[in-house]
Amino acid sequence: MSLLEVRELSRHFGGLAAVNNLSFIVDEGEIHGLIGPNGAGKTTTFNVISGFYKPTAGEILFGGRRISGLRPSRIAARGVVRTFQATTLFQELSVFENVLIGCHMQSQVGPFGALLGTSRRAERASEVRAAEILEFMGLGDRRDDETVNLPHGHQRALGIAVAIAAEPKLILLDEPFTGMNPEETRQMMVLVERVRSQGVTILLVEHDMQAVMGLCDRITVLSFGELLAQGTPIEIRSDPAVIEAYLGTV
Ligand SMILES: Nc1ncnc2c1ncn2[C@@H]1O[C@H](COP(=O)(O)OP(=O)(O)OP(=O)(O)O)[C@@H](O)[C@H]1O
Repeated sequence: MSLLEVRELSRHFGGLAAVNNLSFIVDEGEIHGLIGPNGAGKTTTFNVISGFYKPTAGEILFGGRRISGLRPSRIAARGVVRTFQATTLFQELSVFENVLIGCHMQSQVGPFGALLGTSRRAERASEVRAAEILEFMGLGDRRDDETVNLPHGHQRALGIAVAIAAEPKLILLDEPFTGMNPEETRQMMVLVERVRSQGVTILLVEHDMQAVMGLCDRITVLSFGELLAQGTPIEIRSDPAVIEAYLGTV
């Protein structure tokens, strides 16, 4: 069943068509890759799906309802949460505090919460959930570390942990494997698969083809803002147009 539907999407910057008439579907429960050469329009597509940019034309449906044009916070509230290429963590806070902030933002207590005592209960529930998420992401023994001291691979895992705190139905992962050594890549692949096993659908922008081919059920390939190919990893790997436009260069 389709969860995300991108319909004839275009996003122009002045005279440049960063994304042009792009359509693709992400099914519920799948890991879907979005790949292509530098400048192909992957990040722009992410930015439109998550509401940071408005489409020039076309629309995006999530769970059958239109989300294009909504504010990022409204889209996140519907269950679409993204991570960023550059880390957006609070470096001076602990690993646990970063996830706790994410949990708090999810479980916002109304103005009467403090009076009714619900804020303390909500606080406790957030702490329990933050601890569970850290265990789930393999960061349990790092919970009190200052984030700035985490190795690169753990910082990336923490970025995903913060996204999970928002209780997403769909996570948009923006190049989570960048700068990783082979062991970190292997561990991150296990984590991404683990997130999916919890019923979270994943849309993955990534240049690491080992990770993309190993993880994705289906892949959408962009070139110059347009759809170049769509298919399973086996189909994409052997597609002459994809090899010429992209795979031959990575
Ligand atoms: N805010 C912007 N203003 C003007 N042009 C932009 C803007 N954002 C992206 N572009 C242009 O749109 C095109 C697509 O860029 P985009 O970042 O979406 O590509 P990408 O596939 O994510 O590339 P990469 O793999 O390098 O991250 C590029 O030509 C880029 O220069």
